[in-house]
Order: sequence, then C-alpha cells, then structure tokens
Amino acid sequence: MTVASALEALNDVLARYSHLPAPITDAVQKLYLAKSTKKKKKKKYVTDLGTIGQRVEGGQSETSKGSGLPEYDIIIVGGGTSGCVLAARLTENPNIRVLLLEAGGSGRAIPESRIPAAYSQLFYVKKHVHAFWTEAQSFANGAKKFWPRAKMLGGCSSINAQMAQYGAPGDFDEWASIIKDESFAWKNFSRSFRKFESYQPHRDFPNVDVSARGTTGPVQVGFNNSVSIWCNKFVQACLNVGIPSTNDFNGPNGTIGAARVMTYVDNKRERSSAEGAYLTPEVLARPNLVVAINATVTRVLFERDVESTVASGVEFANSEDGPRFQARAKKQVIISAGAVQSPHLLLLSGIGPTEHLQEHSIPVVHHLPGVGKNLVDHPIFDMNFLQKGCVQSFAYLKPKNLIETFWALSAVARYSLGAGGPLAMNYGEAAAFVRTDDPVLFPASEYPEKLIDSTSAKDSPDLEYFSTPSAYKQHTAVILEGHTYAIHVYLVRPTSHGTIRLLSSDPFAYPRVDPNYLATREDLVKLVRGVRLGLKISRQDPLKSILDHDSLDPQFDHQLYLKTDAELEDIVRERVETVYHPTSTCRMAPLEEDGVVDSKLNVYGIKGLKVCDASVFPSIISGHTAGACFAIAEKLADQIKAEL
Ligand SMILES: Cc1cc2nc3c(=O)[nH]c(=O)nc-3n(C[C@H](O)[C@H](O)[C@H](O)COP(=O)(O)OP(=O)(O)OC[C@H]3O[C@@H](n4cnc5c(N)ncnc54)[C@H](O)[C@@H]3O)c2cc1C
Repeated sequence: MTVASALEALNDVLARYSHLPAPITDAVQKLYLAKSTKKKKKKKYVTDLGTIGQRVEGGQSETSKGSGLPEYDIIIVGGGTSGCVLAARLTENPNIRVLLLEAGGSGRAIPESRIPAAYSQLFYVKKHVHAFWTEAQSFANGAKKFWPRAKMLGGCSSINAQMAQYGAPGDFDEWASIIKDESFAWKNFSRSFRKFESYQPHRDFPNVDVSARGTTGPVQVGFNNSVSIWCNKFVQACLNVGIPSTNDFNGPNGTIGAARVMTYVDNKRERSSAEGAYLTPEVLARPNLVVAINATVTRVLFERDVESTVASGVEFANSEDGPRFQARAKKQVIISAGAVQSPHLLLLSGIGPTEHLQEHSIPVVHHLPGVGKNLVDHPIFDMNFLQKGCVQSFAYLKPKNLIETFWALSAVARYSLGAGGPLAMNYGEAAAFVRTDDPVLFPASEYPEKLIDSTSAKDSPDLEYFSTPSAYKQHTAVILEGHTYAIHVYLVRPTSHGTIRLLSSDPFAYPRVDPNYLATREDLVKLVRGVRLGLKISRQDPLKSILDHDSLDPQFDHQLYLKTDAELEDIVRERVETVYHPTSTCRMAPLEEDGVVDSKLNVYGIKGLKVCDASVFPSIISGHTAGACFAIAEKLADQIKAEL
C-alpha cells in the first residue's frame, strides 16, 4: 500500500461523518465501545415491552382496577432531561413504583453524545433524533426550518451544547407572578437549581460565588471543558464595546455581562447528561424503578367516574406497526416528552381544543384550548468570519492531508487519555447577555426607534451572544471552508408565538410545528440591532486584528456592517434559525390565560395527570433551557414525595 492509498483509506473511515469534529469520533467510538464492554455492567433497560405491559388488541381505551394490566404508582412518559430527574428522585422513596418509558435508546451508549465536541453529528441521525421541520415560516421568507429534538435517554440534555446558563432571576419571578405561586420566585426556586448542581470550582475562576452554587447534586457544572483561544478574545472584545464583565451568569447579580460559559461537562471531560447524572447503576438497581427504551407512548388512558376523568395508564409500542401494550398508573401519569411532544401526546389522547381534535376524529376527553398554543422559541442569527491567516483552527479535525490526519489522531489520543483537547470543547464557549435598550451599546442617536420592553425585569437581558471557534450553516451540516470563526446572536425574549398542532391522528406521525418566527416587528428590529452589535464586536480588538475583515467572500459576513437596516432585515428573515429552546406549549398559567397546568403541574380538568418539562414554562426564559428543566423536575419530585 502506498502512503497515498493508505491515507485515502484512512480518510474514507474518517470522513464517514460530514463535519468538524466528526471524523475522529469513529476512532473514539471504537475506543469507548471496547472500554465500556470491558468495564461496565449492562444497564437495566427493558426492551421487551411484553414484560412491563399487557398486549392489547383493537383500541381498548379504558383501564380499570382488576383489569389485569401491570400496575405502577407513577408512569413517566419520556426519559429526557426532566423525565430522568423524576424517575431517579421519585424512586428514592422505595414505596413509589415507577415506570419510565422512553421512545429512543440510551444516550450514554452513543459516543457522539458523551464526547463534548461531537453532539452535532447526531442532529441528522433519525434513530437518535426526532427530526422535525417547521411549517413554512410566513415571516422568514416562507422557509421551513430544521428542528432536531433528541430521541434517547437524557433527551436534549444528551445532545445539547452543554452551556450551563439558567436564565435570569427575573424570569422566575415573572413565572411566580403568572401562576400566582411564590414557590417559583427565584428566591425560592433557586433551591431546585442548587439541588441538581454539583459545581466544580476552577482555579481560573476564583470569583464565582460558590455559596450560590449547588455542590452535591448529580449534574456536574463548571469549567471542565476545553476552550479555544477565541474564548477569551471574544470576552475581551465584548468588554471593549462596553458590555460589563460577570463572574457567573447564574449568580445572584443576574445574567447581564460577558464571560466564559459554565458547562455540563464532568470531571472526566464527558457530557453530564440527565441519563448519566441521574440513571446511575445504583439508581437503576432499585427494585421500584423500571426503565424501558424504544417505547413510544401512543396515548394516555382514562377512567371516568361521575365527577371526574382520571388518567389511569398509558398505551405504548416499539414501532408504528408493532403490537400495542398498556400499563396502569395507580397514582399519576407524568408527561415529560418535551415542548413538542408533550402537547402532541395530550392532543392524541383527546385533551386539547375540541374543534382541532374533531378535525382529526379524536374523541374529546377534555376541552383544553391552551394545549399546543404559546409555542415560543429563541430565533438565532449566525455571523460567520474568516480568520486572518490561521490563528487557531480546528479544520484539521476533518483531515485533508497526512499532516492534518496526524493532528486529528493526536486529538483522539489526547482525549482518550483523559487530557482534554479539542474533543473536550462544547463549541459555545463564551457568551454575553445584553439589553437592546442599553444606552451605551445602543445609543439613541444611532438607534432612535423605541422598542417594547419584553424582558422579565430591569436587569434581565433580551439578547444573547455566544461565539464558536468555527463557522457553519444548516446546524453544522455545512462547515464553511477555511479557518473560520463565528459569533451568534439570538433573541432571548421573543414576542412571536406559534403552535404545535396535529398533522394526523397517527401517533408516529410528526406534529405540525410552527414557531412563527419574527411575526412581530419588535422581534425583527431587535434581532437586527443584535446583528449590528455582533458585527461591532467582531471589529473590536482583539478580534479586529485576527479576523480577515477585508474578505469579500460572500459566504462570510465581514461586509455585512455596510448594509442598511432594511437590507439587514431581509437577510435576518432569510437566515433566522432555531437555537433549540422551544417552551410553553403546555403552559403553567391560569386557565383563562391559556394555561394547561396549574402550579403543581396538574393538567386542568383531569385527575392524576401532570406535565413536567420545557412545555410548562409560563414564559420563555432569558437564556438556555436545560437548567430550568432539571430544576422544575427536582421541584415536582419533592412535591410528589411530600404528597405521597
Ligand atoms: C441541539 C441542542 C442544543 C441545545 N443547547 C443547549 C445548551 O447548551 N444549554 C441548555 O441549557 N439547553 C440547551 N438546549 C435545550 C435543552 O437541552 C432543552 O430545552 C431541554 O433539554 C429539554 O428538556 P425536556 O425535559 O423538556 O425534554 P427532552 O429532554 O427533549 O426530553 C423529552 C424526551 O421524551 C421522549 N419522548 C417524546 N415523545 C415520547 C413518547 N410519545 N413516548 C416516549 N418518549 C417520548 C423523547 O425521545 C425525549 O427523550 C439545546 C437543545 C438542543 C436540541
């Protein structure tokens, strides 16, 4: 074999994945699989659904005591971010028997989920991801947008960017006032954040107020990830344009400022997902917990008595054509299927707006107009740049020659030996949170238009920036050629709302997802304002001198600052995407405000049915959504254990 053909063969293997960190994870995968089969005991996940439910024929829709169905105290639908927390915490009480049903498999078994830098490779893998597409977006040039959501234990905490920022204190005070329950105010609810956290102090960040951080929770949070040299340069450029510095985005002083981001990366430099943190071998060994994978819940089952309708169990299946099984819940069914699929499952089960259910010939169990309404997501705009020369680039992770192949393999070796390196990066390494009415950043002389304040408090932001040490399009399906860098800006408090609606009554058909991006003028103007400041940051030292601002290459955004506002508005409408944070589709709010659940997360009008995940957020939070999903599940588990 010649060197050239050896290289070609190696590249064939390495190029199996289409983007940046991907090629080398094949090698890492082999290392992991070898390691895990040698060392780890097999996890206790059930795949034979006949052992946990009873096979049913022909649409049997009601359960009853003595029906012979296998019984559990609580059935949790969806083993995602919130679902894993609930399963682990509830079964701390040995008298509570829990069945957790997850549509996908184990996230921990997938190396791309465990390796911090590799998550984006999973976005287009249908086995591991619910690959939704939005409806054509009327205010975003009619385009349909790709919307990946995880299909695996740990849910989106197993594929997210691992940025551990939780929103602003004012967001949760706003929740408390919407639902009229002070237990959600930050001074009280912050306890649930500390409960899931185990903050890992770092010598470079001595000013983080450790007393405000949890230290004994299952989820490791801190600075265990690697960062590129771009991280500090971005933070410095932000400070130079007038954004204040902060020690901790999750600290008592609020979230405004610029800093390196804490991450959900553990001290072994692996992702700290809900599955890894909560479904530990000790938890899985509990006799009162059953976790089933590849089990899609197709509907909730009900019993009726004279006074009320009670959720009494669920029906589930391995696949569309596979047999259906049922199990009975003696006390509760909790839906934790995420912001898209929790409302979807309620609709499939006959809970939602009557007219919409009738359109799909679904028998109405309970008319609840708020189900699937109020979908809010954070819309993002990516600004892509070329480095001047090569400052620090990870292009070699997709090697094109022998030298790059050597560097790529050395990155694999470095990571496998526990020494971090590029594979321990989470990509979203530094961030800045600002307000669009900040007179220093957006002086009235340059930005005369007065905008509606959509923030949750005077010290809460409405824009977030984060930077990545490479530039990409289409959710990393396309990595831009060359040595690149990107700054991303998104609206953390958009005012445009959309819906989740049924496409069909088939539980395996995806629902209609319509986030209605940029439907309001404020959203568009604020995002354009955000782009202007992002471009200014890119032209500020120390970024200014190391980005190729002379480049006229239309793939990059060095010349975007020359555009008029009207031109920028068109470009923003063209390029807006999701930053993967949908919420509020089963809103915790008063019934008359389209609420779906009350402050104890009970679905209005039904006994024994709760929803617990991002869908219940009363309003979208000013930042990243996983933390609040962990916290809301911690809070609910405490509440249920106290009740039972
Ligand atoms: C690519 C990406 C990047 C992100 N980056 C960040 C970040 O850096 N930081 C951050 O804080 N947040 C981030 N987020 C958002 C955050 O991860 C999510 O908001 C949060 O994890 C959602 O948790 P959840 O409990 O609502 O739902 P999920 O974690 O999505 O869990 C829902 C689970 O339910 C299962 N399910 C669905 N329907 C059924 C059914 N019928 N039967 C059985 N099971 C079912 C799903 O398979 C899934 O496992 C990101 C999200 C994505 C997708």
